[in-house]
Amino acid sequence: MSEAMLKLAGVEKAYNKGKANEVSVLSGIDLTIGAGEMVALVAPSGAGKSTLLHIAGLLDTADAGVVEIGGEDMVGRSDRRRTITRRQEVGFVYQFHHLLPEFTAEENIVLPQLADGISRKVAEARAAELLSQVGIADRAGHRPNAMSGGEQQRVAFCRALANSPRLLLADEPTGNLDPGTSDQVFAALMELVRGTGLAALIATHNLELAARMDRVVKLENGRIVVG
Ligand SMILES: Nc1ncnc2c1ncn2[C@@H]1O[C@H](COP(=O)(O)OP(=O)(O)OP(=O)(O)O)[C@@H](O)[C@H]1O
Repeated sequence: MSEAMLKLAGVEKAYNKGKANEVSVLSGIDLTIGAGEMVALVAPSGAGKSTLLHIAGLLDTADAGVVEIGGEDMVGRSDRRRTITRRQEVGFVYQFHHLLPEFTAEENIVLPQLADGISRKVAEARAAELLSQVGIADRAGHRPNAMSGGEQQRVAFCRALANSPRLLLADEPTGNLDPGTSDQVFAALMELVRGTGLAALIATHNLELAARMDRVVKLENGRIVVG
């Protein structure tokens, strides 16, 4: 495999740990994703998919195990260090776009770049390039509520990739769209990811979409099994 961008080994997570209502969700997750690799994560509802994505994306911490991003051990790092790595290395896409409603498509892609110290000129050029790659350059000046669900989600992909992360984590990124739109939008996401060589872990219930990725893994009983 090429350079490991995400490595999880022996990752465990329980909620309400040590209490009577303890829920063990992850009980020894082993998963490595290389640069340029797209992996589908298939899991029954409630299996712990969001928990896994949050730990991989440094939004939550594991109770035990190894979490490495780009070869860097993230366990025990300070919140500040984890936030920096998350902002520089990880892009997130959710089922619902979470775009800022009062800003245009372009501004939604520009703002996270400005927050990272990128100049407005460079950020705008990057936004234009990304919007064009997903086929909606002509929607740059539209606010989210003036766009279709599929267009909104394309903008969310562009925003996730705006800071050129090396790891993309997506939680049902087309789960909110009708099947035809979902296929098209998913194809746009795959093309975008392929063009960058980043590592991607994409949770989906759609087995046809999952089969288009390089590898399918299943989350069952707190562990990863090969699809
Ligand atoms: N903060 C919490 N406190 C207690 N239990 C929790 C908490 N968050 C999640 N859980 C439980 O952990 C389990 C896994 O939750 P998670 O959200 O990771 O599942 P999921 O696979 O993403 O589900 P879905 O596909 O339905 O979104 C569920 O049983 C859930 O009820």
